[in-house]
Amino acid sequence: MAPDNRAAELSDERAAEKQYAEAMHRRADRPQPTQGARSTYWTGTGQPIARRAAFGELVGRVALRGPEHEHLDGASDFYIGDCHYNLDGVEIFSWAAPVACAFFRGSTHHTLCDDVAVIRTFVHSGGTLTEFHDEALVDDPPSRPFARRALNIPTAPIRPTIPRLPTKQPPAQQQPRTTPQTPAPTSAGSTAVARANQTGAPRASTSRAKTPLRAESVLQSRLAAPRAERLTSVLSTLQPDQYEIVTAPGRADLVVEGQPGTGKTIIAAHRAAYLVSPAVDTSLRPTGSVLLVGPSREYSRHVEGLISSLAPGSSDIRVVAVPEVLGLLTQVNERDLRGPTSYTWQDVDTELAALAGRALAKAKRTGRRHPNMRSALEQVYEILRVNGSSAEPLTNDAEWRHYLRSLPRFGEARVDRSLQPLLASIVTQIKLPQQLWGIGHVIVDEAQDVHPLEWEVLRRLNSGTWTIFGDLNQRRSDHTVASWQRVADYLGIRMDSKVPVTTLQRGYRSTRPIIQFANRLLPRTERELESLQREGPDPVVVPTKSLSPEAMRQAIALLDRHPQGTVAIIDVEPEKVRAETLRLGWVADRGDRNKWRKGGRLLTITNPDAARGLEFDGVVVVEPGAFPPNLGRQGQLYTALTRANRELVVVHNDALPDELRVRRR
Ligand SMILES: Nc1ncnc2c1ncn2[C@@H]1O[C@H](COP(=O)(O)OP(=O)(O)OP(=O)(O)O)[C@@H](O)[C@H]1O
Repeated sequence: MAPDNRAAELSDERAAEKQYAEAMHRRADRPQPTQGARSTYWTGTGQPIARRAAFGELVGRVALRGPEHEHLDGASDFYIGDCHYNLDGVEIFSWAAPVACAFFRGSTHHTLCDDVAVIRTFVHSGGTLTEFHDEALVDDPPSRPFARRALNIPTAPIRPTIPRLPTKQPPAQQQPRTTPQTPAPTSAGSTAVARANQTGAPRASTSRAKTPLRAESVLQSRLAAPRAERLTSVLSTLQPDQYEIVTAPGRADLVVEGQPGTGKTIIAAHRAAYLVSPAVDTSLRPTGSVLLVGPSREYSRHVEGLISSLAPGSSDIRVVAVPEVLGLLTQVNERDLRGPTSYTWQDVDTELAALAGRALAKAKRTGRRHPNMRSALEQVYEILRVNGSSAEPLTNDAEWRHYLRSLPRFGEARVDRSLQPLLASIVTQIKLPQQLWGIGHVIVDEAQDVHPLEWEVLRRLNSGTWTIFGDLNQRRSDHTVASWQRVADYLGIRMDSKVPVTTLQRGYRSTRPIIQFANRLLPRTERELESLQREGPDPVVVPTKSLSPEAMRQAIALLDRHPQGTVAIIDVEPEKVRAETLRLGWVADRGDRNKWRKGGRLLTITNPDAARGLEFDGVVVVEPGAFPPNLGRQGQLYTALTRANRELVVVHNDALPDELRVRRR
């Protein structure tokens, strides 16, 4: 396309977006009786809160081979945006509407998919539409696939050189025609995501064969760009395989695994927003609210902005960390808890829930009335602690009798971190707090770190279906579950023979050299991961006698090299580095000792636990030999090394783990 025409088209697209955004703002200011919150579960007040309209950002545009009458009233193109709007006769469809599969591709099918000639992907920077990228799906795309809207300046007809996108997989069976506002049926091609069908029956287990990438050049430049502090929407570059998982029916269960940086969190967040979108047919939405469960408050902060940009103002979606769920139930503040998450496997074993059930039955027989939940919880816990009574013990198993005898009194137990799953499990059996009523779908991210008894607690909260995301190689405790089959068993996920597990195979985050370095910690058979960022500096290993000063020196050098990006130091004992940081004049954020600032720069100093699910352009990992292994594997260290997007530095004084002992500088 001639540069003049391109500039004119870009300004036309910007004008369209401005008009759309203004319309969305006007819509937000109007009372919208039909768009009110569907539930009042999490408004806290019991009153519905008004749903705010979307921000009005355009994701992309689709040009058909010619005019289309059934859905587009004779137009030959349409936009994909936050939500539906008709812009001077050109349709903008929500990214969550069935027709959006014509833009995102994959194997789902809408009747308009057959007529797509060109797909346009928009690039935004700092909230402004800065670029677009066209891809043709046909060999002879129209000379001007997209009609000019605002300005009608005639341009000389020229043959555009639009890169050709590989055609998407044809559906295995042709699906019936659908309208843009009704859900598109999914197809079961050989590369389809393993998902349960719409009646809830799962398909066989499968690994995802690699589907072609779309908007690859936009994707690549986005991945190489500095990381923001929090996750942002990737709708414009969402890939066909990701789109399929995002849009899988909400009344079916899904398990998705993938190595670090394969987009699990991104898919989880987009899926949560999809499942509450009004553009999705109610028969495909869960019958209740959606809970997105992550591992930590840091994770919640990492994804919350993304959720509110994709599902603005929705009261049907909530992001919580597992410890927050437990705290909601036990009414204990996380800050007041002491000790590790578990001392023995019994602390987090589901048998405790069964024993608690028996203790509760016994408590009910006493007929005692309780003024509040805390008093009821104390009674059940104390019955459990003394194993019922000698005449009627809760268990005769020697191991469990011994365990119950070792439990502390209720006052101490309340603030013991390892006993929170047990106390929370008791509460779920007595009565769920109102804030946790009506959940119809739970999405669990970093699921490899959820303990069996925590699964049991989550199971009692959820009256509907599940989407589970995780990476068993990143397990950090011997007491978590070692297979997805076990997780499915705990949750009662229906299956024919095996759990349907979808495996993601593309690495979006770390460069190939970083992934190759970290993957040395894995068994050879599990090292297969295609890094989309193929080039990047090799990880640097620095032996040193003064760990904290060296870690800071390396972190400052990384900040120099990534002035727009993010840098973190990950240390099993971060207090020592924090002391050094303080000595160098850095200041911690109020209430968050992970964030340190000096001269307008931000440095994250954190332990491996709080780093889960996060990412940074540069990462310094301190003393890898000090990271505790679990069951002979290096889950915590593996997670820490793979937080790096562009550069990884390892500083150490003690011996390195054997697998990492090479390439010193
Ligand atoms: N389609 C996409 N377009 C642009 N960026 C993407 C896309 N998919 C994933 N990413 C980016 O890749 C990075 C890694 O994704 P994400 O955090 O979801 O991976 P993950 O599998 O959850 O990793 P981990 O298990 O290590 O926490 C993020 O910065 C995310 O924005």
